[in-house]
Amino acid sequence: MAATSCFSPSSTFSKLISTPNRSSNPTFLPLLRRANSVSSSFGLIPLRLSDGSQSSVNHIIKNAITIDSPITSSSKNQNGTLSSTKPTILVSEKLGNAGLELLKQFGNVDCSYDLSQAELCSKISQCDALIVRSGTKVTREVFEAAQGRLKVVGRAGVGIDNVDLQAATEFGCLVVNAPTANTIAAAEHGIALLSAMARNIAQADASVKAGKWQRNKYVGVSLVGKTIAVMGFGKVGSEVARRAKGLGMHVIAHDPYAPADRARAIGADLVSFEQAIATADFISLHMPLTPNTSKLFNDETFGKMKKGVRIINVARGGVIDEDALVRALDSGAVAQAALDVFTEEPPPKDSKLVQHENVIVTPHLGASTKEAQEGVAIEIAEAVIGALQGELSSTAVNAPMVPPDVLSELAPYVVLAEKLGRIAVQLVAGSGIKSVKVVYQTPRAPHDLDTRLLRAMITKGIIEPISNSFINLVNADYVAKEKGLRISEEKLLNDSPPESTPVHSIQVQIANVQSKFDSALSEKGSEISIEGKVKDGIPMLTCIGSFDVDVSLEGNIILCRQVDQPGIVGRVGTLLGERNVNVSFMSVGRTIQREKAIMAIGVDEEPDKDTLKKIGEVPAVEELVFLKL
Ligand SMILES: NC(=O)c1ccc[n+]([C@@H]2O[C@H](COP(=O)([O-])OP(=O)(O)OC[C@H]3O[C@@H](n4cnc5c(N)ncnc54)[C@H](O)[C@@H]3O)[C@@H](O)[C@H]2O)c1
Ligand SMILES: O=C(O)[C@H](O)COP(=O)(O)O
Repeated sequence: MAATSCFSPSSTFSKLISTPNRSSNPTFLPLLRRANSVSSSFGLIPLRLSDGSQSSVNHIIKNAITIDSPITSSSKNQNGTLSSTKPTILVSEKLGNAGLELLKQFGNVDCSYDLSQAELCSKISQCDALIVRSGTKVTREVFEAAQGRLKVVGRAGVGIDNVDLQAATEFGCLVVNAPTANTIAAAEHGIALLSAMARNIAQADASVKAGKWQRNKYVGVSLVGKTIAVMGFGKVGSEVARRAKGLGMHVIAHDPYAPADRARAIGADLVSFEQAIATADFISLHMPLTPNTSKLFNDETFGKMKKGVRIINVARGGVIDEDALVRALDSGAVAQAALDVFTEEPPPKDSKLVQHENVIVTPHLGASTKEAQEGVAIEIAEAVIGALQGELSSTAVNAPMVPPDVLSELAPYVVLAEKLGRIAVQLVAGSGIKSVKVVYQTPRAPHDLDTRLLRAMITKGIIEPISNSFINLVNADYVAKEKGLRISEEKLLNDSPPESTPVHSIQVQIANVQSKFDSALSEKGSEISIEGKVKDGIPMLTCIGSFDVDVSLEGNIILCRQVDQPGIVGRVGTLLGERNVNVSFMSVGRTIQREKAIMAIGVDEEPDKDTLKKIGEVPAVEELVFLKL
């Protein structure tokens, strides 16, 4: 659907309450999990459930958003014993043993290396998670082939340029990486290449092995006192800078986003791009491959460099225009290059760049130390397992980060938010929903209340009952936009003490629609308006239109508006009882005594249409609606 199109719930009752078939498509709530402090941030905050039991925040939030089945579920097999359905994790490139062991304890691990794209696409619909390194191209085609089952892609390393993040987001698939464990390995490889290039180690080694003794040919250049420009002063770049300082080099760095104090602490000068390339004797590349950095090093930029500059690349091949580099090497503008990464990997056998006598190469070995590979494997295994369990890794690259403390305090409101969304959409009759306004009453200053999670849950509640989309924190905003649904938020200051609760109430308003339950319209009559609160840890519906109610949001609810008079509760209860529909609670809210009242009836079973019709025919009942929560 185009972004400008209108979001149209079906007018039919049954369609409004139906949920898409997601049996092969269980979603998860990505929650934040700090590396190395796995669940320590969770599980400590007990919440009272409506049945009086207690649960952890983690449990509550996961249940609040899990759609059909948890990813690890139990079911009875033919002989009646319980069997566990473990998630399937496809590992498509070599991963360290420690990580594999962790994965095997949690799921079924399929290590299938060197898959063709077609093989990957055919396997992926059987997999809940995919773990890759830089060699697997996780394209849109892969997400399409997954048919909604793939919930997380784990990149066992830093660069995620081989994963189509846009497609992942559209399909609600979380992408996590392992950004820290190979930093030192990559930096050490950069320094190894720098030294090897400066002293012609690779060429001299080949020459000796070929039976030659060419001491005059392989005279090198010294590093001490030379200027090295570190392009991209992130994790690897700053470690390279630190090591280059140790070699007695003058270190300058260019990075539009790096804080100057980090550079200062290492003794590097942050300079402009032009200054860096114009003054450096060595240029070491450490930026990610993005549309902005693609072929950043080209004929023009090589032309601005100091003649005879030496280039090291352990970042991504695509940041260099490789044909331009060959020209620069041929002309002597660039004296030497040391490359670990290539635009195409492996590069073509006849690559002029690889074969160039002034170029030394390694086959993308930057991260390949035993230590780094074990570290990366553990880092990614933990992130993927966490994601499959409903947590969001702190290394998620396509989902907003919600800090653990924010998560803890918002946990009960997550349930409330989704249910309010579900109720609001079921109150709409016929025409399309274009805009939803959410009003949070909060004792906090607006910037102190992070509502992204709540907004995502309201969106989920609104969209899921009436479409095939499934929503999670990863794709909520994207799907809403795609469906032409505008969600605006307002935070109103409430005078309850700030420490008591982060959110006093949440109101969901849907404007410019007709309601199938007129009493849900606000006093002005222009919008459907419902409000909820969390009371003692339990999500409650507290207001419908202009009626105050106090309804626990569980099971299914029949809402009736009637003329307030004795006997109605009994009559409706009898009708339900006769049809074996169990009532879990009843609550009546009225405006003025003996005038209009709203009765909310919690029911365990879904009453059939005839039962609802009979309730509607009870004298004094003016309108009713059945809501599935
Ligand atoms: N060869 C290997 O095996 C290997 C191993 C690890 C990392 N890498 C690659 O090294 C690169 C850096 O990794 P990292 O872990 O340091 O990532 P990082 O995110 O910590 O650092 C990247 C830095 O590049 C900066 N940057 C972005 N655009 C820039 C631009 N136009 N000009 C200058 N700087 C820019 C960012 O601000 C950031 O500080 C990535 O491309 C990664 O994929 C390669
Ligand atoms: O981005 C990275 O982490 C490195 O390029 C390592 O890639 P690899 O996992 O394929 O060795």
